[in-house]
Amino acid sequence: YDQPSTKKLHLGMFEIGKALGKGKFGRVYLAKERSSGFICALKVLHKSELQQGGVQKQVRREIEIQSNLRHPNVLRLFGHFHDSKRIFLILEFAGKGELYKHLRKEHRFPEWKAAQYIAQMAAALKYLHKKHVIHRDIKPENILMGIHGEIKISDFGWSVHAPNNRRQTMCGTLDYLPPEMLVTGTQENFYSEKVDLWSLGVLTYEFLVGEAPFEDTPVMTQRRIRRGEMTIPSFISPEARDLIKKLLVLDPEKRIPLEEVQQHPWIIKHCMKGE
Ligand SMILES: Cn1ncc2ncnc(NCCc3cnc(NC(=O)Nc4cccc(C(F)(F)F)c4)s3)c21
Repeated sequence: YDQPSTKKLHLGMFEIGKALGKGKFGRVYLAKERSSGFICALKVLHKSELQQGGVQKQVRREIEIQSNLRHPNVLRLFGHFHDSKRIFLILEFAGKGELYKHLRKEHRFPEWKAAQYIAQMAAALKYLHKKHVIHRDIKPENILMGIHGEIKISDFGWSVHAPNNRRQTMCGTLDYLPPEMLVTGTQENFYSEKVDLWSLGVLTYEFLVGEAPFEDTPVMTQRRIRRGEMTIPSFISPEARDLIKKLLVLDPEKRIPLEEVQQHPWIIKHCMKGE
């Protein structure tokens, strides 16, 4: 597939199909680029809402960061354009939609499936971190699935270049926040790519258990995250338990690196090539 011609992108170039979902800041539609027949997903963002949310610069950063990313487990952002009221993101279409819907339907994933997803996430995060990009918002809602069941990290609206001590008011669930990002007094806390390792641990737990490890009321969730207070159910295999405990470590420097995640016995056991 070659890039759409460099001539000016505009809405008329696309035939708009069904709505694929709606986020906090706009809807996403299936779309076909008329001249090439290329199928994509078109996310429509209303400038007024972005202004109200004070997030315009984040969208610009997302476009800048994601346009340079090429990895099978990272959703492509092919381009963008805008009219007087809206910004349009031209995204790769993920044929099997949102991973969290599959997770909710199945309640939890069998260990072989969870391990394959975590292996793909580790490969994607390794790629991002090599480019000094921290995603910062790894959670089931931000993971999509391609037609072959491969997973794709998406929505880089909260991603930044490392290292970064910018504190953003995070909206949405606290479940995935690492302790170092929770407001801890006044000292300026720098955080690094290691925040994505914590979230990978939370994701592994949620894939296997069907709920997040620190899920509770907002106040209690923050307290349990800060103290690393979680229990791993007995039906979780010792290998999976070992990986979760090596990722959900309060001290960011002590979380196991992505290379070790990829070589972990739980991953190796379920992801032998050709299995
Ligand atoms: C549901 N679905 N099913 C199939 C499918 N295929 C592709 N895409 C889908 N959905 C869209 C997934 C997204 C990818 N990138 C996004 N980016 C974003 O939404 N950015 C963004 C917006 C507003 C505000 C901010 C900010 F600044 F506040 F952070 C950032 S959303 C699909």
